[in-house]
Amino acid sequence: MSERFRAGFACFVGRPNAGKSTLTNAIVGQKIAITSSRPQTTRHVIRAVLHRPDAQLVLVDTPGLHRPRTLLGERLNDLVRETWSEVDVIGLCLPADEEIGRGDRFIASEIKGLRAKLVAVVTKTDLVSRERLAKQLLDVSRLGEFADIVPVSAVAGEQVDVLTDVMTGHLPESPRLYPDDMITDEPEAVLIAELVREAALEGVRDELPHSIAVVVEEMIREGNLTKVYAHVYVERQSQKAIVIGAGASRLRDIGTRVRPAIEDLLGTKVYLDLHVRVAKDWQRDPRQLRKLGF
Ligand SMILES: Nc1nc2c(ncn2[C@@H]2O[C@H](COP(=O)(O)OP(=O)(O)OP(=O)(O)O)[C@@H](O)[C@H]2O)c(=O)[nH]1
Repeated sequence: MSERFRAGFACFVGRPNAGKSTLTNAIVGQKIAITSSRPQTTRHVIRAVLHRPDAQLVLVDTPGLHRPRTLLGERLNDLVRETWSEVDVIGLCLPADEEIGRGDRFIASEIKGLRAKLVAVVTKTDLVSRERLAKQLLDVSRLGEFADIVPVSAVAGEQVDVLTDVMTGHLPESPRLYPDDMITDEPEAVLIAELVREAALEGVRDELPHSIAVVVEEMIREGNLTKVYAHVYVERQSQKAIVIGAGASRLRDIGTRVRPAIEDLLGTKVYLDLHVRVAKDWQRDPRQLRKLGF
């Protein structure tokens, strides 16, 4: 085995719900990317860094590629393609418990011919029998030219170490890219905005699938307390009423649910001030999009 240090970038791709965020978290052993049982919650590029004695693996989390219906959709797709062209390894995630479908074939053809090494990752292996898994591995091998195919269960913690060995093995020899103690280079404000957005979407996803954006306007540290002022943007007055709830009950619940996670992240007590505002058609307005960080 080579004694040389390796370092580089990798990302996971795959259709919505393929298990990309959960896998990222299992690899770095900490909740960084936002996971949910619903598609397309990951919007920002969030890097997580895995530090090993022999390698440094920088994971870049991308949103899913989808048919662009709005300006936001187009920007997201550009962002995804830009990321793909910059990484050393791409892990194509294919859930073990679902047939390979059109969406998978589309993504497999999109990542073909890039500079990156392609690794097929068969996720959620805890959900299927060994026979089913064997068949899935065979089907996956027919999907494209992969440097490796690795079955893994992020939830059961099976084969996660094998996957990281395989991925770091494909990185170029390089000195460390980031300091040893860094796990993510996202500003805390973006992570907090994602956490608030996730909490705000809870229970109303069907009504407001892509209509909520969150911006952290201000964070003030006062000793062991951080005051966080955030705006929750919706597109219409009617949506504002939904998010706030009767007698502001929903808004209070959002705060109660998300505060512990923010306290964990910052390591201080948190006072959270949430303000719901209407930004009409923010998904279609370039100025609003820029303001909201897209
Ligand atoms: N049983 C099982 N469930 C898993 C595993 N990995 C992920 N899941 C579940 O699958 C769902 C989707 O996982 P995510 O990690 O959010 O999927 P994603 O690909 O990041 O989804 P998007 O952000 O929508 O693209 C969640 O409910 C996870 O709990 C696994 O190894 N085993």
